[in-house]
Amino acid sequence: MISAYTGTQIRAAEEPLLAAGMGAVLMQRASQGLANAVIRELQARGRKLYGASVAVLAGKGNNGGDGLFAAALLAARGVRTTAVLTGGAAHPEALAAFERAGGRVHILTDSTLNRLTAEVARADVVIDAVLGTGAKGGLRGTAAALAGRLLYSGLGGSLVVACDVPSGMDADTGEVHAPVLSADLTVTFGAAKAGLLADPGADHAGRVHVVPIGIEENLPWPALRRFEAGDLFRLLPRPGRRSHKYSRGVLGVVAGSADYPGAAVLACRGALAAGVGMVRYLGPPEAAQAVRQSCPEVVCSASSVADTHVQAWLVGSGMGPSDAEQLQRARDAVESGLPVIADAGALPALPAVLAPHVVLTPHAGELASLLERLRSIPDGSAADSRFTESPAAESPAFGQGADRAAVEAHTLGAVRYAAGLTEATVLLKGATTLVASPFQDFYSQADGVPWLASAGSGDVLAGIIGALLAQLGSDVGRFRDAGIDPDERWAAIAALAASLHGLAGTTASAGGPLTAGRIADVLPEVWGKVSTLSIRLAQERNSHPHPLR
Ligand SMILES: NC(=O)C1=CN([C@@H]2O[C@H](COP(=O)(O)OP(=O)(O)OC[C@H]3O[C@@H](n4cnc5c(N)ncnc54)[C@H](O)[C@@H]3O)[C@@H](O)[C@H]2O)[C@@H](O)CC1
Ligand SMILES: [K+]
Repeated sequence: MISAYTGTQIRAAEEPLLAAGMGAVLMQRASQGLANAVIRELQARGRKLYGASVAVLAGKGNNGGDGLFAAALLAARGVRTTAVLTGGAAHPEALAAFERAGGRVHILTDSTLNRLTAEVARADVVIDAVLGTGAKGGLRGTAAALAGRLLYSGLGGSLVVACDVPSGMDADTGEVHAPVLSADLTVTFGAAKAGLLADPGADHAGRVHVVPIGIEENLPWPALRRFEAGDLFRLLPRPGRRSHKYSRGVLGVVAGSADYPGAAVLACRGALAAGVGMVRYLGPPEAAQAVRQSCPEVVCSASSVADTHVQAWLVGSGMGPSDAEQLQRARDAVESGLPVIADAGALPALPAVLAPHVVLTPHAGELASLLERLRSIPDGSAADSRFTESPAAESPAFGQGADRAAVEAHTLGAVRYAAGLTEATVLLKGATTLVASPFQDFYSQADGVPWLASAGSGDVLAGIIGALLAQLGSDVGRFRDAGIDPDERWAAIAALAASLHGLAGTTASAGGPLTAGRIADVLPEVWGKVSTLSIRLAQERNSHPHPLR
């Protein structure tokens, strides 16, 4: 599991060490880690250090200090190093170390902008150390002009390494203030920053490498976590020797309509592929017919929710506002008190205030509509004061009404806000999938590929979530043993499903296009591989303990 923290949390964790006079030590650890990462990148490209060139863009704060100290270490190894001071001044000790090591220093001004842009664009590696966790807003003035020109010129193949965070990305929220140099690699200090694992920040972060600097013991509960293969192995269900189809979990599916029978089929296929013992489908004859044809394993009927015995419900995929009977079933499923995954057409039809065992799965547009709907409800009925006092609630992006663009620009805040208002678990689909529990836990999964953005992909995800809710919803001990608060297991289940969906999509794509049905086709194989891979990783980790986790 990867844990990520807001920049604010990281700074608070550094405080006691700074108070103890260890600021310089922390900076040495950070800059050594950054220099090592640059050396590894050059070596991986078959470059000798001697003669390679590195340009560091250094701001006047500690982030620039880290960049200059790292460049000094690189200069001492024979790398040609150039520093461009973007704020006119620089961390004094770091600048002195850099000059002592033989680095060349330039001050960025309007008159040096053209020349320095060309020089930076020629470097093998550009270290972006203008702004870090202490930044307010984005690059300004000539620093913004330099970044804008470098982006325009395409950087001529230079490798961009962000120091701690890409400058202009908010470490707390992942919001991005353009222009931001998109990094190939972000070397981040102490722990991953939440903004690096959420869009749009993740768009600019590239690979993220964490350098421990000794603050780990002071870190609070993470702002965000990400499951890895070992977590999937530990948390995914496995049937026991005496299991039978009912004990393995039965999922009720209320999805599809006469207009969209395919959504019902894909949701059922996703659920079947994710190990559920049985699927019971309720819906109109056109959709039931399509389900029967594609999935003979599914038991179809037109009965009511009350008369259908299941452990969890999936509602909403492929349903529209005119599907009155299906929407009533969706509301009945929520009323039943069983775990529910509510997708697409069900989202506008459910009560404003729900419960953590209801998992809402909007995409950005649907989340914007949901927030708009909740905002229009008279004060007090939808909003819990604990959440309306959160920074997200005060954010201008949501105060004046949310649209899709506002959600996409503030994903962490939007998901957290929606979970707070609805008291449900909210999963926002996207390149990075975010899941917020209405309490504290927050997950970010990015296991997929862009080809997953295809029609029906979300229906399969709904099926996978439903299958895991049916299998794991009552297994409180499994989550407690894994250090997950059982009351927040719904978010963990949704994140596990998002991870499986992403991994299956990556396999189904194999570098090329995919169709949604293929995600379900390859899922059992991916599930099997996760198990074997995890065993191997655990064995490797025991023989070579990993320094970063
Ligand atoms: N606090 C610590 O103990 C450690 C901090 N480290 C580094 O220090 C960074 C944080 O350093 P700082 O707090 O000095 O802050 P930053 O280096 O992020 O930048 C803030 C500096 O830039 C100015 N500034 C803020 N917003 C600006 C903007 N939009 N445009 C131009 N200038 C702006 C501020 O006045 C300040 O001088 C971290 O990201 C990390 O790289 C590491 O060295 C590890 C230890
Ligand atoms: K930076």
